[in-house]
Amino acid sequence: MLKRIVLASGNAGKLREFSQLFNSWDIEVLPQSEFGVSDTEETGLSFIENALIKARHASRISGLPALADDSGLAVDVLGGAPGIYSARYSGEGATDARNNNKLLEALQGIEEVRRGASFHCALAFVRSFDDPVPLVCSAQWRGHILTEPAGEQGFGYDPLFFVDAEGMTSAQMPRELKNRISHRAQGVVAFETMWQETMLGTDLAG
Ligand SMILES: O=P(O)(O)OP(=O)(O)OP(=O)(O)OC[C@H]1O[C@@H](n2cnc3c(O)ncnc32)[C@H](O)[C@@H]1O
Ligand SMILES: [Mg+2]
Repeated sequence: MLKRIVLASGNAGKLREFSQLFNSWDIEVLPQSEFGVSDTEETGLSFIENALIKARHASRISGLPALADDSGLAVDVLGGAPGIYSARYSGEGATDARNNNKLLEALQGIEEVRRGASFHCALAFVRSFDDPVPLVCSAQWRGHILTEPAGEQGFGYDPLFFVDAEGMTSAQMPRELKNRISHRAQGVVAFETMWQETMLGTDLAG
């Protein structure tokens, strides 16, 4: 039996990263667009709640198990903003460029030591839309926000997110490096551990 799960995301940057993150997995992970799943309203108040909403929605429409990622950037001095609103920070018709500009404006005049921030990633997996025991995990990645963008890789806030341990922004990292250390990479490692502990021997995991 072919083991397939739906990846409940419409974000091209995330989908690209997941295709690399899951490429050694023996389960086929297919984007929700292949099943006609469109975005749903993210009405939760936490990354975890939104990840669950997206996973349940994709599973309901596709009839398959689904995995969702809800992620975002939390800036210390902004009280954790934009947080769960990262994708819509600059309002209606938000783009990565407008979100980044709004963030730079919000941090204008703030010195480097006070520009600490974390990327958060919550992953939620459901076997069916009404799964009462979803697999849920989350991870964080620490950095600080630059005063101007640097780097062309990645997506979203990557050009402003400077990782001190690497001496570069996540948009300056080769794809393979970001995919080894990012919030999403750490989340996937945690998820795979949970998967092995709970799913092995079930129909889905073989
Ligand atoms: O909900 P889906 O369909 O997955 O796509 P989305 O872009 O709306 O995704 P989120 O709701 O999880 O919002 C996450 C936002 O946080 C930012 N973000 C998350 N992970 C990031 C990363 O690895 N690098 C840069 N920005 C990231 C980026 O702006 C995303 O749009
Ligand atoms: Mg979203």
